[in-house]
Amino acid sequence: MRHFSRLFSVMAGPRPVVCSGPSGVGKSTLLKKLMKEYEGVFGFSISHTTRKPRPGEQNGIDYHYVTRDVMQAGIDNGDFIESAEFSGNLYGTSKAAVQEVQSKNLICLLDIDMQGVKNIKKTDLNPMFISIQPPSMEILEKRLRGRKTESEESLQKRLQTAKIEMEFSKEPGAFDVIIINDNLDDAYAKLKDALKEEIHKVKKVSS
Ligand SMILES: Nc1nc2c(ncn2[C@@H]2O[C@H](COP(=O)(O)OP(=O)(O)O)[C@@H](O)[C@H]2O)c(=O)[nH]1
Ligand SMILES: Nc1ncnc2c1ncn2[C@@H]1O[C@H](COP(=O)(O)OP(=O)(O)O)[C@@H](O)[C@H]1O
Repeated sequence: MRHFSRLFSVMAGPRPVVCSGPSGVGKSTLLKKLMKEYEGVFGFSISHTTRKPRPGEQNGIDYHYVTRDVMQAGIDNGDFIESAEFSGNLYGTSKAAVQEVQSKNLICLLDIDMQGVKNIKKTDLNPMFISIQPPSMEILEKRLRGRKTESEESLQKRLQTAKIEMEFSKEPGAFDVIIINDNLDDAYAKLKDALKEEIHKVKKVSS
């Protein structure tokens, strides 16, 4: 059975890519850059969340914004590949979100936390795991404050969780690639380099 499901995940399209790292490190910035440069190559797995949209975020584009009741019902119904509580809110990857991207033969990009990384490892998705790390805690805090999206309480919670996420990234085998996002252009170049073979495969099929 396991062989069949593995075969299915291969047939379902190119290998997905998981991007993880502390809040404020620059995951969204890097992934948005990638999707803009490589339109028709990558597709974003749109997660569900119970957190409120930030100014500029759009329902069905950045996240599916739902109530806790709706989300819990979906989880209980088996609609999610993984879900986790992060900083007082629920987040999760629905099966439909990944299927939507894979049905178009795009490389599925997932932006998920450390718990999501651990849980995805137990599934047949078999993605590449990329960790984005800040040059220091001080710089991370500066970026989070500069983004102006968090209350002081939410900011402190995220910084606490960041320490745990940064320790996890050092565990051997936790990630395939670790990128330090110091200078944005350098980090973006490293991200593209890590994905170059997968990008090449998708471009070859679609051209
Ligand atoms: N496990 C899991 N984590 C998610 C999912 N979607 C987003 N996250 C993570 O939840 C955390 C908070 O995300 P968000 O509220 O958008 O804040 P930000 O990371 O500071 O931009 C980040 O670590 C995300 O990677 C998901 O579907 N599953
Ligand atoms: N290399 C970088 N240098 C300076 N600022 C950055 C860099 N990368 C991202 N940022 C800024 O840091 C903040 C957090 O980035 P964001 O992409 O929202 O992080 P995440 O998605 O990991 O929470 C944003 O204001 C973004 O513009």
